[in-house]
Amino acid sequence: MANLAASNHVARVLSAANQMAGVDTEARIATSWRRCLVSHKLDPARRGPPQTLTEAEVRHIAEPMEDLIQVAIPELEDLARVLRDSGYCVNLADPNATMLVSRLPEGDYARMFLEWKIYTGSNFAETFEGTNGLGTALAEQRPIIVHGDEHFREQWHMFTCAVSPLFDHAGRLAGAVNITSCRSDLGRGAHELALAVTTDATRRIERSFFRRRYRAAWIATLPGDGHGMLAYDDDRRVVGACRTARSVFGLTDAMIADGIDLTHLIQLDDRATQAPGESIALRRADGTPWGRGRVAPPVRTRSPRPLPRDPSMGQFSGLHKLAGRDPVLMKGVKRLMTVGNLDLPILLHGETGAGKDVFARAIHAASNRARNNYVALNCAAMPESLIDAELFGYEAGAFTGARREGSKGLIVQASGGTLFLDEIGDMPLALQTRLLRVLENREVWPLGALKPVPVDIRLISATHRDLARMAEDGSFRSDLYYRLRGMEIRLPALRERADKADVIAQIATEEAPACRISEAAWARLMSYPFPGNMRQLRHVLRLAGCMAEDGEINEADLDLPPLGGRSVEQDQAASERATIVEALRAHGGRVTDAAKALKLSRATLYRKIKALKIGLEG
Ligand SMILES: Nc1ncnc2c1ncn2[C@@H]1O[C@H](COP(=O)(O)OP(=O)(O)OP(=O)(O)O)[C@@H](O)[C@H]1O
Repeated sequence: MANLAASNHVARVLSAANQMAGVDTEARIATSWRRCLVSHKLDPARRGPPQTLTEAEVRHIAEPMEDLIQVAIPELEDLARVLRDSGYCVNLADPNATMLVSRLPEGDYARMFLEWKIYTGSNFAETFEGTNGLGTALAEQRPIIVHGDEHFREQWHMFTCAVSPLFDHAGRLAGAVNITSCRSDLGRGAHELALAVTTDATRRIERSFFRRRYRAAWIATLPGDGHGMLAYDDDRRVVGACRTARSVFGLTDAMIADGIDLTHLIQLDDRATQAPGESIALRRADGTPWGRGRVAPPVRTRSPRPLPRDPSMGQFSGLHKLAGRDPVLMKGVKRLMTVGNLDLPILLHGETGAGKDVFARAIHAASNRARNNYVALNCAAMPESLIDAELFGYEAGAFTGARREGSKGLIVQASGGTLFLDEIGDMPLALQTRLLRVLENREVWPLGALKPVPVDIRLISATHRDLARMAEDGSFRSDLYYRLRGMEIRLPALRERADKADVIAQIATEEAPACRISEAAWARLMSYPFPGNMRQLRHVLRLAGCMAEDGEINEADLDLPPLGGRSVEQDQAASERATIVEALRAHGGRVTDAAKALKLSRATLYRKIKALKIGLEG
């Protein structure tokens, strides 16, 4: 094998792989090391970043997994919250170990993950990266911890990963939930605890996904830890079974496709149908008692009142659906309809989670560009250098680390279609200038290119910031601001929506289809201000649907953090203030470094420091 530096680690890997005595590496790690050497022909001393896909490539992989990702996101966010103080990043990956969703911890830890490319788009397949949490858990299809020097490649020794594979409604491997920490002071015990929490979250994702997939069927939850689920129709023919149920009953796809009779697997008395959701005694097919289970009915009722039909809706029906009965949104959609297919740039304004991305997609779908690409970039989620390369593209060999074949960039990919720039207020000033030039000249200069590439894009941008004020105080280019807002549409916060009840009923139908909502829980949902808007509502109802014991969501099932009597705006400002103070403290008061860590421009951070009355020492 070429290029084997004579490090201790390399010697250990070779010894373990050759099964030499005195090597204390756990057998399962040694097995994986052997696989890496013998089957994958990898070099443990090789250094270099993981393979990273472009945003368009990630989207291509993620699209067919959209339903699963939607179910997983609230759980990932919860997991990230629970593990935040331990500096873990949380990822959802596809079955080939490409990270599709990432939640980074705050401050310096986040920088480590960005630096080492442990984020969305990176691939950690064992066949390329060697033994590592994600790749090895997927290769072996079981939960695993890969701690420090158990990694095959020496360069990953500062990390520990705990990973739980994820299985879909038909028991197939659908991906994995990964958590990675770079804290050397955390022992194996702490990581084991974190793995248990991760595995629990993964099982909850699987259960919610199963319920969502079979929402039109009866669902029986088997005795035990609640992981076994069977879906069946009104004639008691099995239509679906999760991985656990398949293994308990030895069910195959063919048996399910043939509609095997439920009575061949379990016996249900009439009480199950008469009192759905209640804990009931289940019997095995031969009549012997088994334990307590549950049966949830199909979702057929309680659809929200239908929207009034408007014969002129046509291509705009998606937007009308989103607007519901809210007068502010209905007016916005009406204005959009009057401009029809004009390629007017649109600026969406709304709080986090209010549905800006969803709305932008609906505008694209209603436009005559709908057959072409919809390309989205979140400017707040990436460091400046990455936005630059992602957006404007680069020629082959334009900079160190660039892909050999160069990159077209998102603007060129969106040509003929729509480019959605989320959190445009966080776009660094230098990039604002480049974007303005693209909009004015309708051409883009990829980094290192000798000539420009003509482009034809419709731009939709979105922000939760006060761009007008930023344009006034110089933290956002005013000429760009006026170019972006061909039409400005405000998306009201959920608490401001006149049709809040309809929205809650609709999302409850989607997220907790098998549940009723008690009166007290309904009153609480109606009065809660939801600072995280639609995203938070979805999250709360999804969780409540899993927690509900008897098919009814009660107040206690609602995870609604108290807001301390302050207004939502005050609450958001307080949390933003705390984040900035912490970043400044972590960087010894250096604004440039803190701005970098917070992924804000320096000017934006100074503006916030002033607005939030944060004192700068020294
Ligand atoms: N009108 C709607 N009805 C139902 N669900 C919605 C609606 N709008 C948004 N959502 C849901 O809310 C979540 C957040 O939506 P989206 O990403 O569009 O918000 P956003 O305003 O772009 O958030 P951020 O600014 O934080 O990126 C998604 O899960 C989406 O499915």
